[in-house]
Amino acid sequence: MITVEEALTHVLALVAPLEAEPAPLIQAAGRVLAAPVVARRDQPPFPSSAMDGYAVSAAQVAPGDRFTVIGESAAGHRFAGRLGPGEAVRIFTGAPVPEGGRRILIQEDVQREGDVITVGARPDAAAYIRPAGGDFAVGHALEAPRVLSPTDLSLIAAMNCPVVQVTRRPVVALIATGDELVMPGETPSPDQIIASNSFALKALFEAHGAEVRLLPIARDTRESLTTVFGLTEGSDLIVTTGGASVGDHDLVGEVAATLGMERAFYKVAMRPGKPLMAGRMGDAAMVGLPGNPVSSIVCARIFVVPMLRRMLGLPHGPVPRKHARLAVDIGANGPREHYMRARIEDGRITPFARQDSSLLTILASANCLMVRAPHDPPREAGADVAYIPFGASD
Ligand SMILES: Nc1nc2c(c(=O)[nH]1)N[C@H]1C(S)=C(S)[C@@H](COP(=O)(O)OP(=O)(O)OC[C@H]3O[C@@H](n4cnc5c(N)ncnc54)[C@H](O)[C@@H]3O)O[C@H]1N2
Ligand code: MOO
Repeated sequence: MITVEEALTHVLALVAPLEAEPAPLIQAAGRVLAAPVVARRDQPPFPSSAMDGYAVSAAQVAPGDRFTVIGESAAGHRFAGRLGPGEAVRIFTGAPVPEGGRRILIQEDVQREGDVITVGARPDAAAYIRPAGGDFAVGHALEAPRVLSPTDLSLIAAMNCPVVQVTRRPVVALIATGDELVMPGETPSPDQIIASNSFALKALFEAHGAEVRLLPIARDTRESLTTVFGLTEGSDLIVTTGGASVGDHDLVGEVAATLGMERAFYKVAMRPGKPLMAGRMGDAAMVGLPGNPVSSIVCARIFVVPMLRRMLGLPHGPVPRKHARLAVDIGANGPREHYMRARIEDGRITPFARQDSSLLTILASANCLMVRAPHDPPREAGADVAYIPFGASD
């Protein structure tokens, strides 16, 4: 059995960064920017008013000062002339400041009678002029790679770039295997259960930028597995769950090998997740996840998400770990690196007592995975331990 670190190195070597493609800005949320976006104009492109009021050429004003209103500058419609001493231009938020304008008197600070305004008792000292290029100037770059956030999209739009280069989404073919599985809503026979793994995996992979094709459940026969593997054409990554262990009906590895899978490894010193396999199959990478629900989800997080990140051109090292203090005493760990479902609260971490890899309720109650090295000795409450956040938003 290889270590988790070795297995991660292997799976990352099975994939390569994907090519870029253009995406209209309106469809670019959450995509990975593949090339820098460079501003085509200054923003604002002209000195503009930050308030509704009057532009004047005086830098300082005093109560009682009077100005004659000679015109108007509205957003989208500038005042064409120039401001001289004693003159004011009615101006609105976002409008170009007329030539010669040095400050904006907000309308609350003046009284207007006809074409004359008089400064009130305590005029605001601020100039309320946004300089040209004050937000960004021509040539300002939003660097790649980055996952495009809602705010990024507005910034790119303001830069006047309607189309961006993004990394193509990795296409993942997802296959659940097992005679015991039926889809939610179907009527299981007394010996059957509901196929649940694919739902977490599809959501997890999509949250990390993949396009997921959910293929039909493959039965525990060579024929059925061969048929469903045949449906993976065009995918970048094939992910199976189940049928990975050593039982008579665990046929995934054998059938994949018959179909040309070049195996990189089988079995990892990890709990849950021991019977993990990976390799190349035709044009795609292939990862065979164990069938136990928690094993499949934890392995997907630890191995498949970094593979997706590599394909997307994002940093893709091991899932970052944090540290916290144990809230309880724990016994020695076994020979496998243990990813324990746990809860961290107020900086103190408590692993659940039940860690069987079939228990989805425990995973749903956890907000992190506490990581223990192989053969880690018993630890007392207060000891420093590593963990990976793994909850609703991870
Ligand atoms: N003699 C040994 N037996 C087992 C070993 C071993 O080393 N020696 N390893 C155990 C470990 S660890 C794991 S993990 C499991 C993994 O086995 P498989 O990958 O072959 O998975 P299955 O046997 O097909 O299923 C395991 C379990 O999970 C349920 N399952 C499968 N797919 C789904 C799904 N899509 N949704 C919900 N539940 C699913 C399945 O019904 C089984 O209960 O092997 C151990 N055995
Ligand atoms: O490794 Mo299995 O995933 O322990 O249940």
